[in-house]
Amino acid sequence: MTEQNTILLRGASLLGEQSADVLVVGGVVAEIGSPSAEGARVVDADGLVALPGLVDLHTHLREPGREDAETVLTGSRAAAVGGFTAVLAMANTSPVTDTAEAAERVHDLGRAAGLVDVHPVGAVTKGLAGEELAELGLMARSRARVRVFSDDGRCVANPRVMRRALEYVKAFGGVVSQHAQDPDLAGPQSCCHEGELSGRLGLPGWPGVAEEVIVARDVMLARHTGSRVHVAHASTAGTVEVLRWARSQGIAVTAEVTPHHLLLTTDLLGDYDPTYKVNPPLRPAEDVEALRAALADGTIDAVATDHAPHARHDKEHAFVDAAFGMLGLETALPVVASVMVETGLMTWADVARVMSTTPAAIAGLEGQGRGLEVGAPANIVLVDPSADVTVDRDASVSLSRNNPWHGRTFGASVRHTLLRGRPTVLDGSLVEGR
Ligand SMILES: NC(=O)N[C@@H](CC(=O)O)C(=O)O
Repeated sequence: MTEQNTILLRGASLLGEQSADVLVVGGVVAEIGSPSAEGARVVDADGLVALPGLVDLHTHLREPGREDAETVLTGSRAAAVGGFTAVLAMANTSPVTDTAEAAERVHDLGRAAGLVDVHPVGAVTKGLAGEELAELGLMARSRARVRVFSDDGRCVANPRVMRRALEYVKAFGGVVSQHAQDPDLAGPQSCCHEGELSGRLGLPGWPGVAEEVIVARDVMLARHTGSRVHVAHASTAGTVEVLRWARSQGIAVTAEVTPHHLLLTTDLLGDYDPTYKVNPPLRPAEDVEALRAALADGTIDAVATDHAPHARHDKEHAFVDAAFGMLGLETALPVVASVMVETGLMTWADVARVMSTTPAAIAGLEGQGRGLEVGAPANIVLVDPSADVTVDRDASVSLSRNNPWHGRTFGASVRHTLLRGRPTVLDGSLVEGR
């Protein structure tokens, strides 16, 4: 054994429970317990919680097309710093990821960056136009092995197109991730939650029901087709009710919630700060409560960041004109720890489920989500559960600065990230180069 390919994580608390040493040899978890450290590089993990590397079902990496906002490399850096070992890169790039070649390009850029597994999401429809199905089968069979399809940023509004997409992806175990938002109920000018505050601020709002009617329609289409639908960024209590019913019927629906919808509320819009402009919009406290409860009881399966970097010249505008979206990769774990763990709603084992194991299963990623099992690829994150860290948007490794958490203090932080046994982050800092 050489120090190069042998690492001993000493004294980590596995899933926040018993402490043990984890020996990683050649990128694989070789032994858990009290293995010999001989010849190994030792990482002191005393007081740290070990989780399987995080998996993000919903990331915008902006390459190709908007490399001024993020690239596959800079987004991969943000992911690694956030404790992720795999991300799914949304298709709303320019050009759109709607062909096998486009998917392979993103996949290859991810490989070249080498900090996190980058899995391209394929568009459901050509050019995200909502009309003609994209090359779903070719993307699935490509080197990129696409399994998740989404027109995210836009809803697949036409029920006939959605039905066909669900039927198509069933053949290869794929899933359609739907940006649930009825385009007629949520008009083109809508830019925040429709309610008393939007009226007072004079901002065109969109109602929660615009999301809920699509979720309701799609669970019926999933039942009809026997295929799998995934609800991207669930944001309302009504969506949770529909999901609960669908589960009780055994329908194959899964759902994600973002860290920002678990903590931030529509009240933040009082100053018209476009940092808080996001799609779906921040909702009232009642929705936030319902989303937390649904994540805790398993009605919502996963946390996904919807990391949506934007260049200053797209974001720093009057509220109605600014781009939708906020950063999320670097701060997801601290936010979830503060909202769900520090409140007693969830354990660290639950965090591993909703941020790693279940998202890996939804996306069909075999080597992810089980980094603490002997014989599995050592995709592992080590978290300091009693940190005291204040977010500074200028310290971000992302290219963008639209960070809604700037100035907030969190009690947990990512210390080390291992991708197949190779440290990508040590003591909170990136380790680049293989
Ligand atoms: N979530 C966001 O607010 N923005 C997303 C796409 C979208 O509009 O959903 C983006 O690509 O910027």
